[in-house]
Amino acid sequence: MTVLVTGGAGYIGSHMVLALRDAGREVVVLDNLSTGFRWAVHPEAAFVEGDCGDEALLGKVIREHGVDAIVHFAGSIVVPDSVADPLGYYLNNTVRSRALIAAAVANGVPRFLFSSTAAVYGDAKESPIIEAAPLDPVSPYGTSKLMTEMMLRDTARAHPLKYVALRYFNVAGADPAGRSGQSSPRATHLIKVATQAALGERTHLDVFGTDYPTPDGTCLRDYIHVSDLARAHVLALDYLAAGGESTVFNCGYGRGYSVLEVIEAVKRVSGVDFPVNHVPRRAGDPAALVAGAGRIRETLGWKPEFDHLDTIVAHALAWERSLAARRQAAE
Ligand SMILES: NC(=O)c1ccc[n+]([C@@H]2O[C@H](COP(=O)([O-])OP(=O)(O)OC[C@H]3O[C@@H](n4cnc5c(N)ncnc54)[C@H](O)[C@@H]3O)[C@@H](O)[C@H]2O)c1
Ligand SMILES: O=c1ccn([C@@H]2O[C@H](COP(=O)(O)OP(=O)(O)O[C@H]3O[C@H](CO)[C@H](O)[C@H](O)[C@H]3O)[C@@H](O)[C@H]2O)c(=O)[nH]1
Repeated sequence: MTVLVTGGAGYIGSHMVLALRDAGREVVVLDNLSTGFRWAVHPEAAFVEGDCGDEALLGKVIREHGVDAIVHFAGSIVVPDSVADPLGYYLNNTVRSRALIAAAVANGVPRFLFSSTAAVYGDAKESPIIEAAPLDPVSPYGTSKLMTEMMLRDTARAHPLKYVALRYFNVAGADPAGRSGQSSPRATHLIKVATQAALGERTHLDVFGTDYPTPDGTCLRDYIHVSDLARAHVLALDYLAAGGESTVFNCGYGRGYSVLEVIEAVKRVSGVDFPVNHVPRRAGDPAALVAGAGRIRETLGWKPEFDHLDTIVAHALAWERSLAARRQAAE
């Protein structure tokens, strides 16, 4: 039987395909390559270029490959873009997810994992944030993901489909063996941008806000290594296959690092003291997002392997170096 990975040419999806192949699973990737890369797809995975909203194509792929589980990463991910183009985000993240869920039901696929986000909590009043915390997204991105969670909840009540929604906190790092990493040139994530500054690909790094109610005045985030996250998904598939009930898991380590602590780590690991400017707050950044991470450990027996900021940074830096070498070779 085969796992269908939508968005498997993207950052997190490509690591999921590695984890599935490492576990000996058959995989078919469906990706429209809007932000992903064909070269990022594992050579042993089947690849279909197409849209996860194309129900006819999905039915064909599910039947031809004998798909018995869907892991749904495909989507649009930039929070400020979702504020500027809400309908585009509701189309790509919500409407197309509906088509994928419908194809799963129509073709009798019994298991479904969904990439959700800590953005569903909005400006959380508590820290750490547990799964039962109020859901009140402050961006169309967060709302588009929460609506998909709700569609899954209601569909699983009406049909023989079981699902797990995984709410990721801040995903970072790269495959320890150097097989994949975050490759998008438009990435805005702190660790990615800081490694680019360390390698001289950016002149400096801006710190967005130093007046937050946190110990050093900068935002706290829970950074989770992408390979630990991928392994959590493999365990979630096993959980559903063993008869586990539909549920939601926070994905984080339960510890927050400030922006300044992350920058120090990148400087320490790279040995480069790049320029850092303190600038005003960026719109929409909550002061602290730290996962209450007990449920996933207890239910899945998930034990992170890379719960160490310097390790996450070292892997991200190694991948950034390999991207630079790839670019040089292409010139
Ligand atoms: N990166 C993070 O920190 C983070 C945090 C929380 C949640 N997530 C979620 O994880 C998932 C993967 O994120 P990522 O960081 O790997 O992003 P990414 O942009 O690298 O990957 C998304 C992939 O989906 C593909 N895609 C987009 N729309 C598609 C469509 N309609 N049909 C088929 N393919 C399509 C893209 O080409 C790309 O390969 C997303 O759903 C995102 O919302 C990411
Ligand atoms: O150049 C930068 C980039 C980021 N930051 C700061 O670093 C922190 C982390 O920012 P990221 O952009 O790396 O990540 P976010 O916390 O904004 O968001 C990420 O995690 C969220 C959940 O926690 C959502 O899932 C979202 O999709 C995903 O991009 C924030 O305080 C941000 O202001 C800077 O100071 N300078």
